[in-house]
Amino acid sequence: MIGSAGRLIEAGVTPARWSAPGAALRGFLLIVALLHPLPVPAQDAPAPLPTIPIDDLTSRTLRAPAELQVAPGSTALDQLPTADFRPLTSGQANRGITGQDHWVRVRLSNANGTEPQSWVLHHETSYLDRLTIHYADNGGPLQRVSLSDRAPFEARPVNYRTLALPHTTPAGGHTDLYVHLGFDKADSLTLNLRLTRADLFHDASRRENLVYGAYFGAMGMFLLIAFIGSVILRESVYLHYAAFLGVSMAMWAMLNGFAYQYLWPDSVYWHNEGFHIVFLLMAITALQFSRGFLKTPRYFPRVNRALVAAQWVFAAGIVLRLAGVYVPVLVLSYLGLTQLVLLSVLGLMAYRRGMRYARWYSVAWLVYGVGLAFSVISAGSGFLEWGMKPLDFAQAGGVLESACLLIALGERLVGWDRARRRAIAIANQDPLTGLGNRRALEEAFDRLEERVQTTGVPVFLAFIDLDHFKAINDEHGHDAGDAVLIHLARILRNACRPEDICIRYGGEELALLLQVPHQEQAMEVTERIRQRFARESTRFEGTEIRHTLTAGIALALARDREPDRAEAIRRADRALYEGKRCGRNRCTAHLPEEQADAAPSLQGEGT
Ligand SMILES: Nc1nc2c(ncn2[C@@H]2O[C@H](COP(=O)(O)OP(=O)(O)OP(=O)(O)O)[C@@H](O)[C@H]2O)c(=O)[nH]1
Repeated sequence: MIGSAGRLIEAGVTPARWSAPGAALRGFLLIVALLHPLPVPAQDAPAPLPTIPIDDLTSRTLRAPAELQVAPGSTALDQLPTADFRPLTSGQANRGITGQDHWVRVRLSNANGTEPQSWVLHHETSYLDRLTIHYADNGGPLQRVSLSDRAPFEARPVNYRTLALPHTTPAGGHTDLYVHLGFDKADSLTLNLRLTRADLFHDASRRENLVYGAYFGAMGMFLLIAFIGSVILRESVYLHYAAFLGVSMAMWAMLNGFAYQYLWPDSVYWHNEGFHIVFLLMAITALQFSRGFLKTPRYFPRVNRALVAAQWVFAAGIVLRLAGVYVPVLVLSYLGLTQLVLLSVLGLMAYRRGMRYARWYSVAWLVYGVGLAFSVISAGSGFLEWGMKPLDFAQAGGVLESACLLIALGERLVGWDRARRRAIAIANQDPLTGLGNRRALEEAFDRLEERVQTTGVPVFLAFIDLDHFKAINDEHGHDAGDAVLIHLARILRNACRPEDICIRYGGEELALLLQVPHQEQAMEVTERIRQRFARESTRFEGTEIRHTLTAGIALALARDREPDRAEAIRRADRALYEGKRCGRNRCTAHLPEEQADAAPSLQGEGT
């Protein structure tokens, strides 16, 4: 190519001259055409270079009047003047997967500019094997700069994540550009050559770094949360999510060109060959995460088998790529990335099977799909300028998707916590009366112990036992006995404050934990219950069952930690026994030994 350009310059054929057809010849042909009715044969004369004024340049994508020529093979520079160039429209810009050579030509005119115009010509996507720019100022000899992402990063004239060339067009002059783009191996090519005023280019580059930095910051935070989750919860699904995030970040770092700029500037191999491997890794980790998250082996065994098979196919793709196979792996990797959208359907299926948290999972893949669709539509329709912008949509979709997946993981955890609490509540509940059981009493003691220490208000324990309950069972049947217990539980609940603890201690024995400043108040509550239970008989299958209860009350928790728990239970039990002994249907408070000796512990005698 250098040879062609050299020959061209030696022969004095500069691009400016190709664009200046002979006016005399044109005039002659016009006269012949007017005089002669026969059609004029096609001209081989070089077309004038299309011109874009750049004297008030900010930033623009090179489009028509810039022209494009697609060559089936390679076109030499000296063939360009007569080559078949067409306007480079947005619709023409996305070339799909191609191995063809592409030329773009244009004249940048600073004819009206009183100052030289410095600009940077850069390609929007980071993956481009060859970007050769031939340029000439004011019709001078053509210069050539070869940029390639197959060269080490430091060989670039500008420290920028994509291929870029800085240049200055003289005041009142112009620069002719012949840009040659292509891949050594076929890949998806976009013709987004962007021309930006030099000072704006550096500002834009700083802004881009901020935006992409925010992306990597957010993803890094998700990754950290996932990693901490995996350590704390010891659940592989968090690790798989972390792996998926890590691979996504690597993929976008590569697509954006940051990986080559900052991570592996010397590794030409990875910058070029790593793309499809990372695409496939992303598909593999996404499926691995999905299988664990939705428990597909258990709930969707057939789907699970398909997912495992897909993972193996993608893994085989990686091996093939490492072995040098290209096009089939390229297609497979694109297929893998686009098919991930289908995971939203799997999420929906899981949601319909009762996995509430699967809805966020489903939304996540839908968002991913929307980002992807945006890219594909803009690539195919010219609806948006193709280049990094649609890719940015896909990337934004990716970060939103990752956030949704994190929410899904959180919701799954909350669901588990709810289920765990429900299980604990069930384990602590008496199924007949709905009151807490003996386990709940132990927990209540623990809770109240703390409250007593902070508030200083003591807690009293009341043991409540039905009188002659055996007789009720014997006379009316066991179900009637159950109805009586349920009736008593309802009275207990109604008489107590929400913070009081009502327990079925066992059999026909119930317990209350009341945090009140004085024993008399505990007695009052228990006495109210006793009276009401004696007053309100239980109706069972048309029969009125009359009943009474006996209660024993003792101090259970005090700030000085006296008595201990077992002693408190013993004391309440002793008071209850005392009540039974004295004729039942009464509330009896436990009194300290010295008072007990002096006075009977009987209180609130039955009515
Ligand atoms: N229906 C019913 N009866 C129960 C339940 N749990 C224990 N019982 C009965 O409660 C009765 C308790 O009888 P006892 O311990 O002799 O006491 P009591 O008849 O109430 O006599 P005192 O306590 O001395 O007044 C037994 O017949 C048990 O079968 C239950 O869940 N439902």
